[in-house]
Amino acid sequence: MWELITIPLLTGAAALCFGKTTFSEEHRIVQQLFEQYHISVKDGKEHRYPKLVRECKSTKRIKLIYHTPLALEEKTLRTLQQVLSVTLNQEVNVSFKKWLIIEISKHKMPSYVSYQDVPYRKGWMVPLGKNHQGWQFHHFDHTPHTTISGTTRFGKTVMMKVMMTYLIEHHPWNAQFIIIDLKGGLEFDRYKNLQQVKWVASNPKEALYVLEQVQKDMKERMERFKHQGWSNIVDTPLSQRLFILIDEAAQLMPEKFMEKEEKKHLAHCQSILSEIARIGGALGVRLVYGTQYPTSNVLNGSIKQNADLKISFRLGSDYASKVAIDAYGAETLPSDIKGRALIKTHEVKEVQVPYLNHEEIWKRIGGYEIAKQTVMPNETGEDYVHLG
Ligand SMILES: Nc1ncnc2c1ncn2[C@@H]1O[C@H](COP(=O)(O)OP(=O)(O)OP(=O)(O)O)[C@@H](O)[C@H]1O
Repeated sequence: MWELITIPLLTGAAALCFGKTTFSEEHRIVQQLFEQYHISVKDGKEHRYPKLVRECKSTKRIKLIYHTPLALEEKTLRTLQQVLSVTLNQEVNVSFKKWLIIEISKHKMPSYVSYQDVPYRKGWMVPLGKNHQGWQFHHFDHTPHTTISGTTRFGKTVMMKVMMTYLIEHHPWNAQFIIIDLKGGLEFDRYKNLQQVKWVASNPKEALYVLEQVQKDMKERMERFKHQGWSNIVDTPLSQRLFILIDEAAQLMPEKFMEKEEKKHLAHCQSILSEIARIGGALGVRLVYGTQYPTSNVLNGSIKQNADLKISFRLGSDYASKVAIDAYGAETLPSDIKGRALIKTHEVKEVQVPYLNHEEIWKRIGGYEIAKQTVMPNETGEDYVHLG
């Protein structure tokens, strides 16, 4: 039995109805699932199931539209989507907007896509992945901040490297990066030699130092914006953007067992990150905030509210999925396919993220490696290279 939310007014239903007498095999399977999963309302002794009012078929997909006496809860929709995808072995999308809409794509979701096949896009775009609708891109000037969640080994770091490689390939003189790699600094160590990379912080102390520099520079930039009468970098002649990639944001969370000083340190990092999330976007700073542990602490209010793109690879529970992307579904992503993700903006889409290995990355961007002196921050921060 589904849970009740609202009773939609089904005015105009007649206008959508077709006098169909023969139904597709897909509709027959959907009906069986309604019965099997008790997607019905009891009316006396009778069970009332969603009723098919329209069926549209094309060479690419089948769209089934049902009239339901009551709205369906998101969890019910996700279950239906998952079971139908497995039963039909096709890509299925289930949504509810006054009508229950089931779209079945005739194309299968790719289980692997290569970075080499990613098409070119102009502007501050990065590829997120491919599905039956084609390549899905993200525009960092439209939506400056993003979160990436996912259980270990499903593709968060690869996705960050895909973003970085694409940005460097397409904006070699204007993309700048600060990498906060708190997984021992191993993943991004070589990146510190790239001319576009200002800093690779590999521990919380370095992270705080570099975030303080960003905060200082944001203040200066704010004054300049006020002076020029600018409100957003996208409307200015400034062509550089600063990307702050954080690989394992949970490492920046203060914990009970920590020393007082360490807790203070991390709380300061958190407050700067919140400030960047709130005001950095307009000033040209873009946050990519990755974590294995999407809890309400790690994805705190201002990070989540200001990250209008939320990405999630497979997660362990529906609760974690809800925290990560404000929707269920990441818990039902296939456990045997790496790089499969849900991307959430105003709607949720499933994609296969392009894969890019180490050799390919350095073949593409290795030419930007320069000999840099590794300097440890001093007290005054004078060794820091300022933002453009
Ligand atoms: N898009 C992809 N397509 C195919 N395989 C992938 C993809 N992304 C990741 N993989 C495979 O999964 C492995 C783990 O990926 P990655 O290092 O990105 O995981 P992670 O989520 O960052 O893990 P952790 O949180 O433990 O660091 C990669 O080494 C690669 O073999």
